[in-house]
Amino acid sequence: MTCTCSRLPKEIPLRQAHTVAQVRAAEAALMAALPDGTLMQRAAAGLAATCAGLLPRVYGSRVLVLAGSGDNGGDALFAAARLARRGARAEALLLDPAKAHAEGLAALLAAGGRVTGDAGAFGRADLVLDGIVGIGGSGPLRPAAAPFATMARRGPVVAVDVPSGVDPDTGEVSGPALRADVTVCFGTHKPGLLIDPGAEYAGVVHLVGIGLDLPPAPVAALQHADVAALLPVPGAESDKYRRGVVGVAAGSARYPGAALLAVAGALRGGAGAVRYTGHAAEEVVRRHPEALVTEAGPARAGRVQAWVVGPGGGDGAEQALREALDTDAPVLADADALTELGRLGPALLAGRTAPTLLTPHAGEAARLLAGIGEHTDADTVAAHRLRSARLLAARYGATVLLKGSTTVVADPDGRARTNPTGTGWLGTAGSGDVLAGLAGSLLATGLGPLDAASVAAYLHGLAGRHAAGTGAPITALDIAEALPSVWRSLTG
Ligand SMILES: NC(=O)C1=CN([C@@H]2O[C@H](COP(=O)(O)OP(=O)(O)OC[C@H]3O[C@@H](n4cnc5c(N)ncnc54)[C@H](O)[C@@H]3O)[C@@H](O)[C@H]2O)[C@@H](O)CC1
Ligand SMILES: Nc1ncnc2c1ncn2[C@@H]1O[C@H](COP(=O)(O)OP(=O)(O)O)[C@@H](O)[C@H]1O
Ligand SMILES: [K+]
Repeated sequence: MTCTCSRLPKEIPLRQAHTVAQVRAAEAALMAALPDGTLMQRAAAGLAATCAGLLPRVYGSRVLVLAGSGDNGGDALFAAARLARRGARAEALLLDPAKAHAEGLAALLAAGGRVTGDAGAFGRADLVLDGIVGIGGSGPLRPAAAPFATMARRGPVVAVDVPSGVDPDTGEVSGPALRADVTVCFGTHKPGLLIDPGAEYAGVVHLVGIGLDLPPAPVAALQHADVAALLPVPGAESDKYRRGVVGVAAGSARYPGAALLAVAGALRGGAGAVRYTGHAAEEVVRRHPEALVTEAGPARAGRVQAWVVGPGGGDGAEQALREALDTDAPVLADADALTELGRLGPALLAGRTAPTLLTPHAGEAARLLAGIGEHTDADTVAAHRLRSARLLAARYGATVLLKGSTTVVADPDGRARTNPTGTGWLGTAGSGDVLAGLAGSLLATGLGPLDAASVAAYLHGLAGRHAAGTGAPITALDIAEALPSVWRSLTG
């Protein structure tokens, strides 16, 4: 029996991210119950402590605050005041002097800090605090701050709550933005800190609790312990059928390699057996003697607990997809099966009772979007990852794993996960085929599609890192072969 719910234990802390609207609501509720300024002091104290840890010594260090006109600037000014009281030479560059945060500025001046109008202070500072804009920001840096985006720096830039110029809710960057070495965020992560391109601008993210009472997070990133808790482990009564059988309909005369790679991933994803159907049966069994092979197609291949359809599928992809979708098993559609689905549109999935998981890269996602009348291209999808994945999930009624620099998984119920383990070394031919087999195998063990997809992305990313070691090109098969040691690192 396949469970579509999440098996994630409630007590395990995911890395959670909340929207600006949720943070604002939680802040308002808490502020109403606390003396004025308490939250800002909590934020400033955490921020100052992180900055102090980044400086070889606080006394005598040059700290520059880039202060915008809102409370984000206030946090930065109060933090700089704390550092000034410990002997730092703190200066503030006010981007809109008439609207600078009055109490924060007064605190800085009282602590011995000063105001500067010299933009050259940026390049001389041992540490820069980016308090230009936080969750109140929209769009790229305005002209007064834009030059700092490309200016040479000497010390680390610490973003206050969010790197300025990054959209907090989506991670989208539509113009100049200030790249941070460290981001100190307050109360919760913001989705934009977990999703590229925003994640790349955020650097190392450090969370400072300020006591917010928040609703369930719409976006989360699984951590090591979360994944360990989700991994299917065979019990004493398990046998290969009870562990789940995953069917792989992949490969064609033209692309037999994709079949081998999808099966390689599927064999290491927790299912007890892999049933392969397609034109590469001979090659598959030669390379993977443990696979059960047939050329019959999903309709007549025998019972499985999940189907993987599409890698290297060639001309047979549409037929295989239709047959798999006609079963009552969960179906993962990848590669050529996605091209067919984009051509035929979401109607093809209507009436399914079991979950469907789609695993497009940005180009395939653009084709799926065309299937719902949204004409776009791969670059646009990559720049709007969360929005694209969510739109596809909602319109196809399927879980969508959008691959790329930050892999995003979106569920049709609105929840989303981002994967923290990715590495550019994964961008190697056939890597996606391994991922498809792996995710399908996890589906066959009974994980719901959101968990199966996010655990697969996590394992796949770690396997890529493991295979690449200190840094070396890897093959897709290397990724598959690193999976057992990655499992051991999680279960040990
Ligand atoms: N309200 C509170 O008690 C707390 C607020 N906190 C801080 O307050 C921040 C939010 O403060 P605000 O709501 O005042 O908003 P912000 O300080 O984020 O920004 C608001 C101001 O920036 C301007 N702005 C918007 N987009 C811009 C852009 N692209 N370039 C330049 N300027 C731009 C707006 O015109 C507005 O005046 C959080 O990110 C956090 O740092 C924290 O101190 C926690 C407690
Ligand atoms: N820059 C990157 N950072 C992290 N992961 C990446 C990056 N580029 C590619 N990947 C990952 O590599 C895999 C490539 O899959 P895919 O695009 O389907 O390639 P193929 O069709 O050759 O198998 C995906 O899991 C994707 O998320
Ligand atoms: K900021």
